[in-house]
Amino acid sequence: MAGKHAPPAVRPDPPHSLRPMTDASAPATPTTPDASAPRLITVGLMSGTSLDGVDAAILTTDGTQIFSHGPALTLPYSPALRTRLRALLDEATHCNAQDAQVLAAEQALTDVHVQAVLTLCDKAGGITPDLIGFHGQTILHEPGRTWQIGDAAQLSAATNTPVIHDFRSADVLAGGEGAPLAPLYHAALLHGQPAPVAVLNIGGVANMTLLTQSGDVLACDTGPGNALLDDWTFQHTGQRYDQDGTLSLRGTVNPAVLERLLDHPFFSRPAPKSLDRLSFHKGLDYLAGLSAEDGAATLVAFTAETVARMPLPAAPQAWFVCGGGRHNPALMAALRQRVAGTVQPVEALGWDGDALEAECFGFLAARSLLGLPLSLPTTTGVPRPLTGGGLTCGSLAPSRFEACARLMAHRT
Ligand SMILES: Nc1ncnc2c1ncn2[C@@H]1O[C@H](COP(=O)(O)OP(=O)(O)OP(=O)(O)O)[C@@H](O)[C@H]1O
Ligand SMILES: CC(=O)N[C@H]1[C@@H]2OC[C@@H](O2)[C@@H](O)[C@@H]1O[C@H](C)C(=O)O
Repeated sequence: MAGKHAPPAVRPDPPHSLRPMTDASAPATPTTPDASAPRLITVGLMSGTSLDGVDAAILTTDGTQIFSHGPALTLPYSPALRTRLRALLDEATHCNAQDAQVLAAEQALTDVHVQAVLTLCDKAGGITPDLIGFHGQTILHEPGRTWQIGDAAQLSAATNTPVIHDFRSADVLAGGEGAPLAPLYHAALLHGQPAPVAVLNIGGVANMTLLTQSGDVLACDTGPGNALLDDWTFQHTGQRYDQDGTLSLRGTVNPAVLERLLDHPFFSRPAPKSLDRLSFHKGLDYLAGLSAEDGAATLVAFTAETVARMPLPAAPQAWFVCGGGRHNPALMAALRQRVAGTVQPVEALGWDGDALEAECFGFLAARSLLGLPLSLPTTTGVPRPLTGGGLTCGSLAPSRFEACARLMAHRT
């Protein structure tokens, strides 16, 4: 969690199943505006499972409507930080928050986030945001536990801005998966689009949101995104990822290996469900003996096939794809072959597919400040719509603290 020394959240019970929302008291989509809600200039920060760097984006929102978005930027991790975080992912189950290696990674990570906020605010003309949404770096996510590192108090002090962090713990503690959290942002963006319609995020892990004709928001992680392909590409070429699909486009899918990869218990579990970056890692062993190209083509097919095989109550007539995977033509072609409905990058709707997750955490920060739900039974399996996130603002200058107190008065 993005708060220093906080232990990983522990979830008491296992999950639920994919179903439309039946609780009429719970709003299915976050699209009913509250005229008295303040318009907040937020900075959202997301460092995803690909370990490529920090995405930062400005979003003006009242937690329901999106008034404007951009600019945005990505601050890449240094190779040293990437290596340190990658090692931490492998060891996180045996670590606690005070271990020297965790604290060292957390400090380096916080420094990058501070730099990202300051650079972005400068790029936006020297603005001072009302609020920062700081996701932190996930180093562990498994049933009952989720752990994001990053020092929210330090970020708040360095930017003189209130910070919302630790977005996933409340959901996990209430019995939810803690992920995905992007669906309410996807739903807000999709407002007015012909349904059923889906947003598919292909990052290290892939997740989707389905907005149905009746306005229900259904979501889950679908399976691997790019993480396995990144690792395979690195092993075989020394490149961090299969840029523009050059490797996978030259390969042939191995159907036997693909079926073996698909024979993973995650795919027979009902949704909502979520994944860790390393959930399918052992699958790389099944590719032993394949050429670099055929292995890459098979992993692309694995990602696309798991999306296509998701049991959905209604087939989306359009899929809008965000995250780095949409830059891979092999992956986009594999999706188009397998799903009914059109498949387009989210830029077709005028959205920024590289900044979307960062924007999401600005949106969720505003919702957290206002006490609005971040997750629903149909998105994480949480028993009821639930808010979450922690507010850190203790070291703000007095004038900023007063502004923050005024905002808190809007909390429902
Ligand atoms: N030009 C490209 N060609 C092919 N793949 C690309 C390209 N650009 C980015 N990618 C892929 O996108 C990945 C980064 O995606 P993204 O930034 O969405 O991940 P993330 O935000 O870390 O993940 P998550 O959504 O799981 O948190 C890279 O690791 C790479 O696999
Ligand atoms: C635990 C965690 O960090 N999960 C990420 C990851 O990356 C993609 C997928 O797995 C998604 O579940 C989630 O991120 C997005 C932003 C989410 O919560 O919607």
